[in-house]
Amino acid sequence: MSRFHVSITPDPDSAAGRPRSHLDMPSSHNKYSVLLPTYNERDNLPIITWLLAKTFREHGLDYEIIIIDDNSPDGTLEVAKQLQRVYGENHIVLRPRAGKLGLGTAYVHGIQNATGNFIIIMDADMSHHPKAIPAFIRKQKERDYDIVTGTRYTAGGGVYGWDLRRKLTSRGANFIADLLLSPGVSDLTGSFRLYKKDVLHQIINATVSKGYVFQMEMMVRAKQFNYTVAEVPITFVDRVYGESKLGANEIAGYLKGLWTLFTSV
Ligand SMILES: Nc1nc2c(ncn2[C@@H]2O[C@H](COP(=O)(O)OP(=O)(O)O[C@H]3O[C@H](CO)[C@@H](O)[C@H](O)[C@@H]3O)[C@@H](O)[C@H]2O)c(=O)[nH]1
Ligand SMILES: [Mg+2]
Repeated sequence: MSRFHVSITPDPDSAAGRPRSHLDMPSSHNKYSVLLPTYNERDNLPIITWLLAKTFREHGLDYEIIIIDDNSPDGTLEVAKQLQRVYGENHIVLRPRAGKLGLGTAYVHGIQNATGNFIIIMDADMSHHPKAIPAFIRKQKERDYDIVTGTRYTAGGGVYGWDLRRKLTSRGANFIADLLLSPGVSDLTGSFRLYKKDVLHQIINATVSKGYVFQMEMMVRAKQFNYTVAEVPITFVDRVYGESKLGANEIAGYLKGLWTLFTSV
């Protein structure tokens, strides 16, 4: 029987009334490394950092935030350095790169020095809210899942603030990947995910994509390796500050990557 198993939690906030400390496991020695890729996120970074620190602190969880900035012209790295002074080098780790080298390779770069046994991948622009993280962790513990992925496209999830064109792009990207590759996950292009570090390492080593298509390929590889994947509904709210970096190049890269996977996997 395949170990690939998808389970859906009806409501990510349903656990809100439970005991807070260590997410019900007082003796837990888990550490969570959050990978935050940034490109021109100067205005968002302090807010997301504050909310992440608050979430982990309130639940008594050990964490680090790894910021992978690609030499953003808006001075994001300077802001990150200030945050490091405030929160400490044990909580904020800087892994800058010389230029904009793409989202997929940013994760590969970020994971290299991660000290947590779990890795959380999310956007830095507040579209992924840190308050959902406890639901990811609880879900992971339910059956010791290898991966927990946030989904916008199931009951309880959703997208707010996108225009029709962007909604169709996202739905289309998911539909065509599901049609061709059937990885069995309802949101293939979303990037709010929790991985066991060893699992992420193995999947990353097998992954060839460099840009946004990376997220989708990761789920295809997870299926290939028979890892267990659980889903948690999330609400994606479009950014307030700054702009999306998803352009025509990324869409073309997605289609190319999809075709490569279809013909090789
Ligand atoms: N370091 C680095 N960071 C990057 C790069 N490109 C984007 N980022 C960062 O990656 C995060 C997501 O980028 P956005 O530009 O905000 O993406 P979006 O349009 O909101 O993307 C949504 O759709 C994507 C494709 O479906 C999803 O992958 C993403 O999670 C989200 O749902 C942000 O923190 C952004 O700063 C890059 O080349 N380098
Ligand atoms: Mg965004």
